[in-house]
Amino acid sequence: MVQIRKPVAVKEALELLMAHVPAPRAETAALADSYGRILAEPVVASHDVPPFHRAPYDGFAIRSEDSRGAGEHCRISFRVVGHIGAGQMPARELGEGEAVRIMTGAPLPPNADAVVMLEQAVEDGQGFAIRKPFRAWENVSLRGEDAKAGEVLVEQGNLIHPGVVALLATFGYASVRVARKPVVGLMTTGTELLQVHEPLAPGKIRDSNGPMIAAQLARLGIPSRSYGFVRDDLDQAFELVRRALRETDCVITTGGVSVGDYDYLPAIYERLGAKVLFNKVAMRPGSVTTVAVWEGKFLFGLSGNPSACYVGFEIFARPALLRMMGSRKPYLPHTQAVLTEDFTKPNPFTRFVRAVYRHDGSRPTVAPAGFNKSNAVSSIARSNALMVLPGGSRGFRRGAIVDVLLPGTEEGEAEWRIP
Ligand SMILES: Nc1nc2c(c(=O)[nH]1)N[C@H]1C(S)=C(S)[C@@H](COP(=O)(O)OP(=O)(O)OC[C@H]3O[C@@H](n4cnc5c(N)ncnc54)[C@H](O)[C@@H]3O)O[C@H]1N2
Ligand code: MOO
Repeated sequence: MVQIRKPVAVKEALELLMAHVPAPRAETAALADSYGRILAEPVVASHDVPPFHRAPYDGFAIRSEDSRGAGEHCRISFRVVGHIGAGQMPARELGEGEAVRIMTGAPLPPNADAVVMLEQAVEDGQGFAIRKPFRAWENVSLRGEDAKAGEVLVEQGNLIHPGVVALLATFGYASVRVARKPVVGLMTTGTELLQVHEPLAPGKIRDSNGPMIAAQLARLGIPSRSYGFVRDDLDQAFELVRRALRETDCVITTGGVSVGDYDYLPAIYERLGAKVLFNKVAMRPGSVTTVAVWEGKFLFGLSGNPSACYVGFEIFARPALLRMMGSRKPYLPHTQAVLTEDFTKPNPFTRFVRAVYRHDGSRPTVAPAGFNKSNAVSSIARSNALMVLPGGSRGFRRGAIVDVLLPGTEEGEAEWRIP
């Protein structure tokens, strides 16, 4: 008998899902392996940066007081009493009228407080002259101007991108605490499915969801383990899901969650004794997205329809997995843009339209990426964004401002605030 399912709002479904996310676990990664991971500890400045007053230019270090009164018609001369290259230490303090030749990155002598750039010096035999006075600390990189000892520079939960790697190296983090990556088991269901290398046959299609989800996971830096195909056989499907659950932290399936004769996932959840958080969401596509929990592990039952599968992953699996990794930004980057063509379909439920987002003109724009059914695969490939149209709205005219989510970028101004 067909089970009548009560749809939950996207916001409600997400809140329920996020409330079940297990606490993040940390591990140690070598600095060289840290790129792309999520920080499980803050990056704290263990010393000032720069650690000493230094020359930002090649030139001469002087005492600014000795330059007082210098002008175009009143040159002041300095005697050069030494040379400091980067990595070297000054030999002594400067006396009155003395200077040292100094290279970019080298520490200033203790009582020097200005640097005359080579271009600002008129050099002669033993020294040079200046034609203007120098203020205290002119042309000096001050100790601690970039970062102060003890300062928290990057909070935990942030992604380690190349700039963060540079900071970790600056402070001597040879290794860093990062979030442990969940291992995700992947399974596709359907007797109609062929593997990528198989020739097309009557009634069959190639599995595109399996490789697509693996790529969506890879985009988050999360490894996946493929458990291949579940044919439309309940016992075999049950055993495979159970094995995957034992061997991984989370299992994602596609297909078999609707109400058809071979949609076995609901029966599998029941046999496992898994708690189904929701199995119908008031959204298009992806209304059949199902999430269940078994012994603290998530089972994501994504739709078999490719566009619905893609959206179900980005809206639900992504934030749950990122939150498991302690991410501070689990939701998709969000922005707004001007719709460049009419979208007249009414939206009884929240609609996520695969779309093309551009910001090459004066204002960011967005347009549907083409064939917009939940079984479409071409529009996912063409899209770089998801346009969010709220449930209950009646169609949008060209020129309307709409919400846009940006999978696969760090570009959005903020995270999506679930309406
Ligand atoms: N009587 C009803 N029928 C359907 C309903 C409903 O409410 N009542 N919901 C529809 C909606 S909405 C969706 S979405 C689909 C969801 O179905 P399933 O998630 O159970 O997926 P399947 O039936 O297995 O497959 C749907 C479709 O997708 C193709 N598919 C499946 N797996 C893959 C794959 N790995 N790669 C590419 N394509 C795949 C499959 O061949 C089907 O065409 O149910 C509606 N029906
Ligand atoms: O879940 Mo279906 O994708 O709404 O089309």
